[in-house]
Amino acid sequence: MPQLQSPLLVSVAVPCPLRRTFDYRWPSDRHPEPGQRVLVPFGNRRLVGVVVAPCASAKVDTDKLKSVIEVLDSDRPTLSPALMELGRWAANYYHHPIGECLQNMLPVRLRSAKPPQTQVTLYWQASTGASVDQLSKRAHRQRELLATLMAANAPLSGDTLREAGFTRQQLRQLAEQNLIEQASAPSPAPPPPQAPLALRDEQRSAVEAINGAQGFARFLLEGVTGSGKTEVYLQAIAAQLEQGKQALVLIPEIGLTPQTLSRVESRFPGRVASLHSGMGDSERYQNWQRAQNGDCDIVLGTRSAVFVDLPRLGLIIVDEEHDASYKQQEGWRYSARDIAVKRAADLDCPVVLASATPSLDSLHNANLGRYQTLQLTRRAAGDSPHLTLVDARQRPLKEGLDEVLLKHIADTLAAGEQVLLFLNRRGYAPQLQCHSCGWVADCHACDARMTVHFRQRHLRCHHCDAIRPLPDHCPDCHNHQWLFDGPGTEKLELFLRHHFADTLASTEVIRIDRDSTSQKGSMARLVDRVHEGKPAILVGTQMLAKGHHFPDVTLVGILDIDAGLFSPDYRAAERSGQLLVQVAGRAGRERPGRVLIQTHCPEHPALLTLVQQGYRAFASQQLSERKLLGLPPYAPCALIRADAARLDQAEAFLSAIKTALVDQGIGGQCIGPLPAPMTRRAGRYRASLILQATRRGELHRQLTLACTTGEQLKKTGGLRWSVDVDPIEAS
Ligand SMILES: Nc1ncnc2c1ncn2[C@@H]1O[C@H](COP(=O)(O)OP(=O)(O)OP(=O)(O)O)[C@@H](O)[C@H]1O
Ligand SMILES: [Zn+2]
Repeated sequence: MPQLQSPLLVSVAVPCPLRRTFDYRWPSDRHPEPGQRVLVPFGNRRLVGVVVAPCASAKVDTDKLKSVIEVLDSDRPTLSPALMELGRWAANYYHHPIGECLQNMLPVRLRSAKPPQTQVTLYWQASTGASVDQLSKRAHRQRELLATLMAANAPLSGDTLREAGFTRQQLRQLAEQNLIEQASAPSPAPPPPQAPLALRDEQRSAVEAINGAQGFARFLLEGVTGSGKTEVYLQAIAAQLEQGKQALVLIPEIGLTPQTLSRVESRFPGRVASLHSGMGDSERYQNWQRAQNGDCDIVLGTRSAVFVDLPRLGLIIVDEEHDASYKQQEGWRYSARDIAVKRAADLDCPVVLASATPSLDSLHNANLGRYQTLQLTRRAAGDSPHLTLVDARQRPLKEGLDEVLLKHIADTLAAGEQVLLFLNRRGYAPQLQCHSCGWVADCHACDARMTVHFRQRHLRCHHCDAIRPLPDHCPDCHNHQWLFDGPGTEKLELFLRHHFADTLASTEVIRIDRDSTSQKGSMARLVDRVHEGKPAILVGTQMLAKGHHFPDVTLVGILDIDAGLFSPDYRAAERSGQLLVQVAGRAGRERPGRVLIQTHCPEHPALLTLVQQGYRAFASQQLSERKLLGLPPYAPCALIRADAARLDQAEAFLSAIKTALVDQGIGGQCIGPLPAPMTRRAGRYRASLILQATRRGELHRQLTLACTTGEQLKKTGGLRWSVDVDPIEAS
């Protein structure tokens, strides 16, 4: 290593809200490398930043520059050159401060300066030739410990021994006498891999197309629910692994797809590292390291796994690519799906976006010829379920259920099969109202009603999570009679238990929503109960909609799709359509199934198209409407959000940005400031500015100016602001 001429300077991306890097003096005689983590002084704090580049000259007098306190990566940089490039691109694309972007790309363990304390579990075994007789007769516990280790047929962990009542000191004493020694963890031999399925024609063409790709290629794997998309990508992955490459599989929130995880693991035993939000930071970090060291062949993970370093990456899969969980909804609002495509382009490898209900964005890209569509038009086993609308207008409803639907439920249960009822509203009832004076329980911090949670006897705001006890009388008129308007999954569950109690003693009612699955492992337990296959009614929210394969569900009832069709947000129709098709797709996966959609708008054109002609026709209709109105994906769009203690403070900030754009004559449209659909949330007032352009370049110019202006503007009322490029929701 050549001796450096001091002072050498580096520019560092520091996690702070400014869209720039900061220069520091370099403290070491080893060359700085981009991607290295460093501890730097920043104001009166010390922060972990990432070296972006050595810099030739500083913007200020070198003597005034502070020095990097410590170089945290001693051997190789945490972020590889490829990831640094991706981070830089993404910071520009999303107009987000690069320091925060790079920090987001690191595993949580590496975001602080403390060296990650990986808990190494020690394993012990008896040394060869050791004998209990070598110990004094009075050392009872030591003799027992040695005997235990000699009797075990594999090394035992310190934890196991401590649970058996032995102490650290006893272990140390035996080790000092060379009677026992440390051993490596016994690794269970992975089970034999499950054999691949014989592919159907459409599946084979899809696998061949992916495997035949030379370099960067984008595929949209569009297959109806249950058509075997997973099998297609499993076999495409197998081909990559044979060539010594690695694969990255992105999936929506893991709690929703335990089956995908186990399917990938059983096909490639011992070769998969998973990364998801249900894991602790330390486990995540270990798997992240396995991937970076090339010790695993497949990474299966949720959104942030798109940033995992995989030195031999040869294929990226984004499963359920339409899923909203790929877009981060706070801080840096990136889309993991879109970053996955960019990453594949950088690496010159294929990327597969898979879905039964592709997003309008991806369909648009396919229409433009950017994506090659691979279609699976038929289910792998059996036929797709039949969809029927149930016109609920002016019909007697029992807790929101039409008699027709109740009759079908009863018949299905009597046939020994399972029913899935979809209601995308958890809790007992969406509002609590006084029967006497009409008082309604509102959230004190949001423009929203409190939801009734009966079992916990409380009211909860689903927007800020505020909780209040369920009042026993009305605070205004002291009346005791309540109206619980509208259904929620909890009310539906209680009603069904009551309604079917006499007729079918063996029927189970299983509720799957965020409340019933809040404990670790509870989702898996509920899903296991479904798989027992007894007659059952599954009641749930969108958690039930995705990725599940319940062989005994033959009837799906959809209770609450109308709201999405009439939402003021133009994206809501797309989401409702996807949700409906996904939920419907849970019916009849192994035997004939049907889907009943209860609605008060049976003549709604979008709903009719969806039911009569399917998702593709529905999506084409939505795309034509968007084109006519000049909305995304035909015109790129971004939102600038601001929130403050008062609405006028948020609006004034956004107006100032708008003025700057208008003054500079920057093209594109700027709409607003508009109060957010839910203006007050968690005590803060929110507004936004919509930027729209005909071309990306134009939008970028708008955003660049908007951001420079925003950073310089004075902020009152604790104003916070953020940029959302390609937003998926208006609020
Ligand atoms: N070639 C095949 N032969 C037999 N069975 C198959 C084949 N391909 C897939 N299957 C089976 O069909 C079922 C549905 O497959 P899979 O879950 O992969 O579909 P999918 O398209 O991913 O569904 P969804 O979009 O609903 O999640 C699974 O039980 C799978 O084992
Ligand atoms: Zn609230």
